[in-house]
Amino acid sequence: MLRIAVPNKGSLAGPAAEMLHEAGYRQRRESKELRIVDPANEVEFFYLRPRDIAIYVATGRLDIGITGRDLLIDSGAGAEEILPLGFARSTFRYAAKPGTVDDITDLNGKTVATSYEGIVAKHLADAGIDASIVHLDGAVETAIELGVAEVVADVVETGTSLRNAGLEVVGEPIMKSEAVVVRRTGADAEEPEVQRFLRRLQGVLVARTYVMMDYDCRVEQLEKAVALTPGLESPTVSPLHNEGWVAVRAMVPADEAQRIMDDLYGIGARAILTTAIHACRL
Ligand SMILES: Nc1ncnc2c1ncn2[C@@H]1O[C@H](COP(=O)(O)OP(=O)(O)OP(=O)(O)O)[C@@H](O)[C@H]1O
Ligand SMILES: O=P(O)(O)OC[C@H]1O[C@H](OP(=O)(O)OP(=O)(O)O)[C@H](O)[C@@H]1O
Ligand SMILES: [Mg+2]
Repeated sequence: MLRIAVPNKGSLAGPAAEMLHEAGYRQRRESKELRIVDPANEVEFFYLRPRDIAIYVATGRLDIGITGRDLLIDSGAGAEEILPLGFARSTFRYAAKPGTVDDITDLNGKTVATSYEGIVAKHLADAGIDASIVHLDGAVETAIELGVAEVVADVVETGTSLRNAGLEVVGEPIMKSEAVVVRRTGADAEEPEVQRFLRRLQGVLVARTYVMMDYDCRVEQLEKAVALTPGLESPTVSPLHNEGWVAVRAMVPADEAQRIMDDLYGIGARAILTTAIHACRL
């Protein structure tokens, strides 16, 4: 039975549970449940703090975990990313009061407040900067106002928290993060149970990002049409009862579907429709 660590709280918990549910796995009904078994799918889920997940997975006692790339790197645990999941996207950046820090080199001699000490210590060391770090649990943006630090290093998504604290970003992002599946470094990722779990999640990712497109077009236009909708392997082309026409079916990226429909219409395709994909195995 595959043992999987899932975030129990915070930004990752809701979307992770939703993705697992869409992949057909049983999820807990109540936020106090710490572990559940899904016997039909031969998996057991452990609900853990997102920050601890890479540490558990690194021990090998849990086979797989879902956490943030930033949390994985910050932990320094012996676990590696095996699949990015496309949610909880964020950047990790330095920020300070306007006019106090122009670029990274100005961090020399300053104090940086952060919840991600591992990432910041390494970044400063790699850049050859001598700064002190104050570890705070959260709401680090307030640390500057309260005189605990001159600079913060924190997760930035919309930038609203920084703006509300009267701060602006300094330098380029230290890293980009999103939710990821992690596995103990060096463990066999080819294991059939692990591969089946990854295929299910990939199926959800594809169902979220692609739609199925169907249309009819004249045989003379087929090559142009197929160039617009190449599909993943190659589109399905079937004859229509009306001679000289074919029906075409291909998966297209959901965010390009409307533009592709316009282009297909422009070359004479008709009866163009898209349908949602509910589940998929590539
Ligand atoms: N506003 C946000 N938008 C997108 N991702 C975020 C946001 N805040 C945190 N994350 C991501 O969530 C993960 C952190 O999860 P964690 O549960 O530790 O903190 P949190 O979501 O801030 O919750 P809390 O601080 O309330 O415990 C990281 O991968 C981080 O990049
Ligand atoms: O750029 P934004 O869209 O504002 O998002 C980023 C903020 O979201 C998270 O905070 P959270 O609400 O989890 O509080 P925390 O700082 O206590 O973790 C993160 O720590 C940032 O503060
Ligand atoms: Mg937070």
